Amino acid sequence: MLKQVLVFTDMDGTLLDHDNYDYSPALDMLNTLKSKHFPVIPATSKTKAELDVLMAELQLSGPCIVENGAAIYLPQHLFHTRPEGCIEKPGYWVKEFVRPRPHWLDLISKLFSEFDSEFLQFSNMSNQDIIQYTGLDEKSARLANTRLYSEPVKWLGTLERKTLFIAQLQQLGANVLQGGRFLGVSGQCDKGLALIWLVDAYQRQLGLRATVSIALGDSNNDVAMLEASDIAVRIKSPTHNFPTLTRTSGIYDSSLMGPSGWSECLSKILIREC
Ligand SMILES: O=C(O)[C@@H](COP(=O)(O)O)O[C@H]1O[C@H](CO)[C@@H](O)[C@H](O)[C@H]1O
Repeated sequence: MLKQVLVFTDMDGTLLDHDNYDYSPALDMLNTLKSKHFPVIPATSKTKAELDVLMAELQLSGPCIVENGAAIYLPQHLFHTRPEGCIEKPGYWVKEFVRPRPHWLDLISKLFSEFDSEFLQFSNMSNQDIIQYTGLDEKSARLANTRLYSEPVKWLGTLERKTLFIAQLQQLGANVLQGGRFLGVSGQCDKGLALIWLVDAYQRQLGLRATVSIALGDSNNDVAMLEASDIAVRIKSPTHNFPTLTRTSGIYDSSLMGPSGWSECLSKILIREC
């Protein structure tokens, strides 16, 4: 039986270049995947508003996983009936895994006095600050701050203090995930849980019993997704080592960075495994 391939991809540092967010080296492979009807599903710490722009540019019209797995958006043109546990938003079924952003802001505020001046967070940063720390353009930076479920934190202190900060947030009930630039503070969600939920939704609703999931990522916030997928692709980063995995098989490591490594590994996988 032919298997339906589902490609789950991180954005920054993976499909997009870490520094300038360029995706042009991936365009040929995106077209190849489209011609094979293999959905490319962004799984990112970005917001839905950021993805709306990027997915339109990339001509992707399927589901997406936003804010580090905090929510999944399933287009109603693809999933005709409401999947269990989803709410409805215009044009989408939405599976939410965590409480809204204000809850996590409130929780972070409990650590202000102890960690004063050791971190910055999006909700207290000007758009100019976000541009400075991300290199995003003015509009993209604004869209990055339209968060519904999570808060990015820029850590400024020592590694030791960062470990303590994360431990205290965890004690308060948060989950903290390290992205390429920021710590993502939210609830008990990650890109791996979201991948598992979405593969199940594909199998139930679209009758795709035999699926092969490929996950591509470069950072620690991608680990859960790289562990949960059938095939894991680690993309080389200019700023950090490959994320550490416990799985020992079905792993591809790119030799090129960002979108070039993305295309490099998917070419090999399409030849060998699909
Ligand atoms: O934490 C980070 O470094 C990145 C990680 O994004 P990915 O999960 O790698 O797509 O996400 C944050 O910064 C981006 C800009 O560099 C913003 O676009 C995202 O909204 C923000 O969560």
